[in-house]
Amino acid sequence: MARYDFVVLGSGPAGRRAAIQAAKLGQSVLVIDDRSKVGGVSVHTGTIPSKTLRETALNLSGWRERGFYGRSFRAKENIGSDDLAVRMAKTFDHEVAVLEHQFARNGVAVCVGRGRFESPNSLVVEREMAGNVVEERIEADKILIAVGTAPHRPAHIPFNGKNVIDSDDFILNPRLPRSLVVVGGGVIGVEYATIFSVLDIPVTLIDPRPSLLEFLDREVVDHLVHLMRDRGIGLRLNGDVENIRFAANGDPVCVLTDGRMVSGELVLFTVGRVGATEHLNLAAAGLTADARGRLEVNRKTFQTVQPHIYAAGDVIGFPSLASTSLEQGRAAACHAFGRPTSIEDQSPPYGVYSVPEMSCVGLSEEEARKQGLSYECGVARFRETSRGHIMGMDYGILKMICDRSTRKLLGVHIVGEGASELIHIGQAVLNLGGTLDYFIENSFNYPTLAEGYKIAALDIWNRLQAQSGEVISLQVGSVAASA
Ligand SMILES: Cc1cc2nc3c(=O)[nH]c(=O)nc-3n(C[C@H](O)[C@H](O)[C@H](O)COP(=O)(O)OP(=O)(O)OC[C@H]3O[C@@H](n4cnc5c(N)ncnc54)[C@H](O)[C@@H]3O)c2cc1C
Ligand SMILES: NC(=O)c1ccc[n+]([C@@H]2O[C@H](COP(=O)([O-])OP(=O)(O)OC[C@H]3O[C@@H](n4cnc5c(N)ncnc54)[C@H](O)[C@@H]3O)[C@@H](O)[C@H]2O)c1
Repeated sequence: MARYDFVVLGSGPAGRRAAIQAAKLGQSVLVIDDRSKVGGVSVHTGTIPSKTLRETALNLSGWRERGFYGRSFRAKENIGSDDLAVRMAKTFDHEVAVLEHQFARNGVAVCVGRGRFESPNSLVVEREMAGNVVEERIEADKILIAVGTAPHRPAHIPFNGKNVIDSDDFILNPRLPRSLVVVGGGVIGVEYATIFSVLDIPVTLIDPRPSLLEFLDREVVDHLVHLMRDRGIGLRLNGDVENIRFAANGDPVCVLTDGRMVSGELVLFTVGRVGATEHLNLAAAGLTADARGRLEVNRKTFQTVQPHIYAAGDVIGFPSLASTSLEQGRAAACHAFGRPTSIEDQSPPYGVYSVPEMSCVGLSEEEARKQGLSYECGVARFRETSRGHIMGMDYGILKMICDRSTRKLLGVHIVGEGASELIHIGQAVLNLGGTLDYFIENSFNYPTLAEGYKIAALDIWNRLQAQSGEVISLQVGSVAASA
């Protein structure tokens, strides 16, 4: 029986980062994944293909130029499904090649097959060989479960892989429908709804909640919702799909519990995902998953109740991002091999790749209020920055929240072009305990959208001075809190 120091189930962001980290620490490592190529959901049906689709839609539609040349501007006429598929295939090949090379040069062994526990320290891998299923047994000192998730498919919905599909189905067979109904206004739903609308496809988005993306700052989400409505995206909030009928021409019709009906050529379900733990035979390892297939871990060490078995990535639930999964995987491997980290003490950024994109770090205004903090907010509008003028940008805001007495940065929320990159400036200042003073007392490149930080900081500073009636002196030169 083969034996490894570290066996990783799943080659998505958590698994890949953990495997390479453990190999760098001198351990023998095996990664098992049940897909024919490495990369996990992230590379096959999640982050990478959906962001490639977005980039393709923005480039071919000429979206970024429409502020200048008008809404009818097109970079390419007659965009077709092939345009989407070609670019996705190229990105996929590149991502897989890079990852395979990383594994190879770090001496990480890779096995294609479905793993399951046989005991707390041994696994069985089912592999297909020449049409037969063969089983291989593997022993491991430490194990990481990084098997990710699969789309949640409500039992009463007639998924058929053709015109009622989930987001994995879509990526495996990308196409441009004449009209689209997206069910589920979470991150995936909002991203796809806005991406398809860029391609001039009529979109309706249905969600049972009264508002979208409740974990984000309301002002920022309201800005996005305004832009979505302005582009003609239909929002059916407080809407739960009771069933789906098919019209005489075969198009699906969603019937909502309150009697509303919404039809389109394609219905895309994005109503959350469930942990892929079903086939792991967790009982043999003394583990159990919750009703949504997720595993509980110590959020500092990523150990399950079995100290030598770790879990990381989407299988442990919120925040379920590739970005956080990568770090959780690294933290798990570091802990397993004697190099503990402290990632739980840092505020991670969240990026939503809607059109326009949104990103945030730290507290939203609603959270600051709930915590009873004395705070002040400042807002910069991209259309008031020179870079915004040059880019023809008539939308987008950067909102900053800071503590009124210490001036410590509490949160940054951005909607607009470049939000997912710009956020890292705020993230650095926030996680280093910095204050408003940093943004005011430092020069920024000009013209840039990052100038928005300075504008928002000045907005707060002006308010603070108006409220106190005094000139507030700033602390120059340091990112550290001035209080
Ligand atoms: C449409 C979409 C868009 C997204 N966009 C973003 C984004 O823009 N930014 C972001 O940060 N995150 C994004 N995410 C989330 C991101 O993809 C996930 O957070 C990330 O993939 C989770 O990584 P993971 O390590 O948990 O494993 P996953 O990427 O889920 O991979 C797990 C792998 O394990 C395999 N596996 C499962 N069971 C077994 C088994 N028994 N044996 C062997 N292998 C097994 C699976 O087949 C899979 O290959 C998106 C997700 C989706 C669906
Ligand atoms: N940019 C990113 O970082 C990114 C992008 C895409 C996905 N992801 C991750 O992927 C995961 C899955 O995303 P998701 O959007 O599917 O899940 P989600 O849990 O974020 O959202 C699900 C949405 O579906 C709605 N919903 C639930 N049941 C419904 C029903 N019966 N009918 C209609 N709507 C219903 C919910 O109200 C919710 O708004 C998330 O955890 C997310 O963090 C991240």
